[in-house]
Amino acid sequence: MTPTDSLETHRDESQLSALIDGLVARGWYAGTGFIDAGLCRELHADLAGLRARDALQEAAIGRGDERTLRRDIRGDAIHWLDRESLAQRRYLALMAELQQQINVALYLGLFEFEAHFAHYPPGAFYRKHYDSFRGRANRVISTVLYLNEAWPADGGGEMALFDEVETEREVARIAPEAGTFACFLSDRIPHEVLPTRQPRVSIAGWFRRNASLGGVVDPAR
Ligand SMILES: O=C(O)CCC(=O)C(=O)O
Ligand SMILES: [Fe+2]
Repeated sequence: MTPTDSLETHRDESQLSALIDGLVARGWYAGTGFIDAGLCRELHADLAGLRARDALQEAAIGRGDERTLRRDIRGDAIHWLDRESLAQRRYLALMAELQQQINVALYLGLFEFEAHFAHYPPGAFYRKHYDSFRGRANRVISTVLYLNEAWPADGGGEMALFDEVETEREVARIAPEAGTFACFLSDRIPHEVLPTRQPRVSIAGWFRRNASLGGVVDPAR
């Protein structure tokens, strides 16, 4: 039986406490080797298959009636994870486990996880933004798993994270190397994808809480 035949997951306890501590102390965490290399390769192959079948769509910004394509803000193409492959199911099982662990540690009441593959062609970027807005914070924690093996030092495409209070101060610059996993508070941490020089692939995901405002339940996505 190969490791991928099982949905079983084993995570290092010290990585989990580093993640929880990072979220509490500064609102973000980034670590390498959080997701095993074999699963990263399978997810990468899955995304390559989706691209070959033309199953990615240009990413929009805003939601509902306000959705628009803005290449000057965001240049990736995406495909929402839909459990169609074993690799996707394994990744979603890991995130479900992480959701449970974060809820136990931080009482955040996270109740679901949504995620999409993202492909940034050379030259693409995603301007500085928040993933949700205070008071409308149905996205509570943002996650990114990178899938690019042997990312070169001059490849660009890093994710820059900014301080929660001094929002112009960059606090981390994370290379999109396969196996690197980052997470941060969606309504607190401004972040940006710097222009990439190489095709750049990742899975962006969000742990959500059901936020209702004026009786209107916030829809997913
Ligand atoms: O890919 C990344 O590094 C971050 C992507 C991002 O900020 C987003 O999709 O909202
Ligand atoms: Fe984002």
